[in-house]
Amino acid sequence: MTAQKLDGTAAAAAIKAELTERVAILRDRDIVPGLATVLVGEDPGSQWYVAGKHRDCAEVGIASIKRELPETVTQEELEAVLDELNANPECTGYIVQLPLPKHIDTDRILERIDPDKDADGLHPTNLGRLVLNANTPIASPLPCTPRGVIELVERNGLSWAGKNVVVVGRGVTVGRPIGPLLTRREYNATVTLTHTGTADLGAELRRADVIVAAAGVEGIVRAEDVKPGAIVLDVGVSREVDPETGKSRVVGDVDPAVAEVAGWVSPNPGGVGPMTRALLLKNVVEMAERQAAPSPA
Ligand SMILES: Nc1nc(=O)c2c([nH]1)NC[C@@H]1CN(c3ccc(C(=O)N[C@@H](CCC(=O)O)C(=O)O)cc3)C=[N+]21
Repeated sequence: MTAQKLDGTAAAAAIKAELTERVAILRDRDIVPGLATVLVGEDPGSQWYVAGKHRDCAEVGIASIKRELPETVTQEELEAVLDELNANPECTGYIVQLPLPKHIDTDRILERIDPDKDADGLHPTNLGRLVLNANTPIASPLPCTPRGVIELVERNGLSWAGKNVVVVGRGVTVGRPIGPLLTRREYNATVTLTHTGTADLGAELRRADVIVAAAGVEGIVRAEDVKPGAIVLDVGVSREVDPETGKSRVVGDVDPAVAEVAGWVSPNPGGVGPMTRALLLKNVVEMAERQAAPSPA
């Protein structure tokens, strides 16, 4: 048996087509959504991701704004850039590319972002609203990767309702926020959050209807630990240098042999990555729509 593919590139293209129409409607009203990116330092991976976000923006008609700062930027200088973007009406949403250099206090930076412009949905206020269920229907940005995982499954005709979901990894961008989202009534999943302290990861995985692998540990989900027919989402983005070609490539959290057991697998690359990018655009369009028509108090 070979698993069916959860094609993130195709689902992201469908989302982008929908967003292109919504951006056109906004532009007809002279409202131009604008995404800014703040990039610190010269890490080639980060530069590549940020460039991709600007390409995506161009595709759907979102304006893009770039702020590039040297590795040596101080906390105060970086905060001044955020203050400028918070006040800049052309910027409807922005992201600070992570990770930041060690001398920068990342938590303080993330708190400095105007929650209404937080395109990543990672501001404490927005994570708090997520837990409080204060944003259904969506009235504040939600984290992009959890949203991307959810849409990738739904756009393949699958439902979350009643599923036993096992999440691997307790990171702030995926593992931690996806539980509060998936347990909302609109999805109705039952979620187990596992991590490096979990006593028997294999036992947890073997009873999962859906596995969300977001640990950043190559091959942590093995074929023998996957229930036949399960849905497996590979969120991991470790990088590895291929010893033969010398080129760097993405290696996921899911062992390729899982495709022989699972019912559905998201490829990596081509699965959750493109969805994260598409949902970032969706956050920006939604923020621009809200900023254009503030909800009644
Ligand atoms: N503030 C912030 N927000 C982020 O969302 C954020 C971040 N910082 N720092 C780094 C991680 C990583 N991330 C990815 C997004 C898309 C792909 C993606 O589209 N990957 C493609 C290509 C992979 C490749 O070949 O390199 C794919 O999966 O098909 C990957 C990784 C967003 N991140």
